[in-house]
Amino acid sequence: MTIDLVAPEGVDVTSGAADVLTAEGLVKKFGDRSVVDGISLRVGKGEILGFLGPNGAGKSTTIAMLTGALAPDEGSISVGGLGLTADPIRAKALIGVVPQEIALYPSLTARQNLAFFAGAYKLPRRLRDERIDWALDVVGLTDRAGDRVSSFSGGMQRRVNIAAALLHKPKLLFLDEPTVGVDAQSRNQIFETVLRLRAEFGMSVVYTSHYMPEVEQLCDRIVIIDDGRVLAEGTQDELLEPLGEGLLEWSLNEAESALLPKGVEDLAVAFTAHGEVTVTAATLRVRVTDMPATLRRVSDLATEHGLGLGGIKLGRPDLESLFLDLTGRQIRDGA
Ligand SMILES: Nc1ncnc2c1ncn2[C@@H]1O[C@H](COP(=O)(O)OP(=O)(O)OP(=O)(O)O)[C@@H](O)[C@H]1O
Repeated sequence: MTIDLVAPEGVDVTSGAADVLTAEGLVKKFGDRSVVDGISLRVGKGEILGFLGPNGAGKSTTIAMLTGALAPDEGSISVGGLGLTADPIRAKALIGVVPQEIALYPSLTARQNLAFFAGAYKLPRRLRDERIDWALDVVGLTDRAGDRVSSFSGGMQRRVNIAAALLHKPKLLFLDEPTVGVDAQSRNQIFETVLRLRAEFGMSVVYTSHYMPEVEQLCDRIVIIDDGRVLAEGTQDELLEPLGEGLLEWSLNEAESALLPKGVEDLAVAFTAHGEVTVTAATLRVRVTDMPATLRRVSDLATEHGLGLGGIKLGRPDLESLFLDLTGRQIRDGA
């Protein structure tokens, strides 16, 4: 069965609320376990929302619900003011989904693949050529339109996949790890595509990625989830503000640890007045409130105990460190 995925002309997501998507209290259980446990989120018009979480946090399950592929056990989702449960066909017509897997016919050209999708999505015939040309242009593949997809790099195939999701000009595009296994040129092109879709059409994007620099570069707002719940939400500045002025990480090697009666724990005591301190194995981390004062302290301690400075890293707070702070895990664990 095919569904009609032509965005309904009558639905104006620019009027009324500025949010193109709102989800309230989403719950999904598999057996007794709530894999998604009360997630609420919104996506503004023209907003690029980073949706992050460690492996198994519940991202895919949440996105499956937001795109209408999986029914929530509890909660509600509205797209462009249309209830995804009450009015699924018209609501889904406002959404484009780019899955991680490449779903193309390798022996067909890029244009033939897109023509196939245009037909499957019941795009009116009069619009097909124009939309295919437009989508190829947006993903930067106009000059390769007549080439077989089997001759494309993984990144180019991903771009054809993105073009397929754009044919009905959705108001909201879901991109699930779009740059995994993608060459640098296609990665840059994907960024350009996202920014152009926002600039020219006010398209909104939900972007999942394990690459923090990408998220920092592209996303206006970020939602971080773990264990099926929202841990933090906001702009980068809002999220990073509580992390203080900077981060000090000091790892002691075995010989250095032996120079201190209680090893790294002694350092933890020495920095308590300098910010929030955490210790993992032989590494001390301090969210620094006054960097010059902390650096003086480092220097004094190193001189006093004969410690080297090789194990010291200083950094500005970034999403990677925020993520570690919130979840206790690196975002790339097991990725
Ligand atoms: N159909 C299912 N039946 C049972 N458990 C499931 C099912 N789908 C997902 N899960 C479990 O739900 C949890 C969340 O999975 P989900 O795929 O949503 O996480 P994720 O954040 O997308 O992870 P990843 O980054 O690894 O893709 C995992 O523990 C997973 O094993």
